[in-house]
Amino acid sequence: MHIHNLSEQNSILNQFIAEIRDVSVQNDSMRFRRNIERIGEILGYELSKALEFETRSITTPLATIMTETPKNDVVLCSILRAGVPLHNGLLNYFDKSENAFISAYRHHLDNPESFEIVVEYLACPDLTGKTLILADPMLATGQSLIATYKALEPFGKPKHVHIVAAIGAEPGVNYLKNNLPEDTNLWIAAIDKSLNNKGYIVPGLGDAGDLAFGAKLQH
Ligand SMILES: O=P(O)(O)OC[C@H]1O[C@H](OP(=O)(O)OP(=O)(O)O)[C@H](O)[C@@H]1O
Ligand SMILES: O=c1cc[nH]c(=O)[nH]1
Ligand SMILES: [Mg+2]
Repeated sequence: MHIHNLSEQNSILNQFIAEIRDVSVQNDSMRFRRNIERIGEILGYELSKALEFETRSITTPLATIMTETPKNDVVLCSILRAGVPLHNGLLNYFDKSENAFISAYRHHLDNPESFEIVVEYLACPDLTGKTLILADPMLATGQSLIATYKALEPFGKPKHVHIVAAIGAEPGVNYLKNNLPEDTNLWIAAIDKSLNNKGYIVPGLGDAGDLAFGAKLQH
């Protein structure tokens, strides 16, 4: 897997990551969602440099010019709920993309430390030969992303796979490395060291879905 860790170079992205982590800013859920969206825009811009381009002729009012533009073969897939603002950020730039949505949530078994990933909802176009971008702001254990990748297999084999995440943890990044094709690209804004015993990224930011959309009852 090719890891593009954008925190290796300082940029305005640091500001948005700092704000989503900061408890004194997290009470503003609109800012939280918008920051996740902005992170999606920036990661999308970086990712665009690795897309396939094709030459097109564009006619201006004065002449024609040959221009390189990305092939319109992107399918954006995000994981509900926390993936929604990241999806919107990517869609702001890949506005001609096809879209897929999947629900993957942690179902806690007998104690809060053990859980399985349950996939319930999946809407997806044909992926054959396309560029698949899988987006989820949090890459903790990596189980949700791998469960999603597997659930998408019946929809066709994409030509390229990109993963987009805001914050990851080293164990989750390693899990992806071991379970995805070698030519997969990961575009990520920060990689933290560890997970706690409930599978939360430390220092991380807490629960991204709740911060974006409010607390939910456990079921
Ligand atoms: O890498 P993992 O260990 O699988 O954890 C990451 C998952 O956890 C979060 O979703 P969550 O289950 O909290 O659902 P939510 O978006 O509805 O809050 C996050 O958005 C990922 O999907
Ligand atoms: O740290 C984490 C891990 C999973 N999901 C989150 O929202 N945060
Ligand atoms: Mg959550």
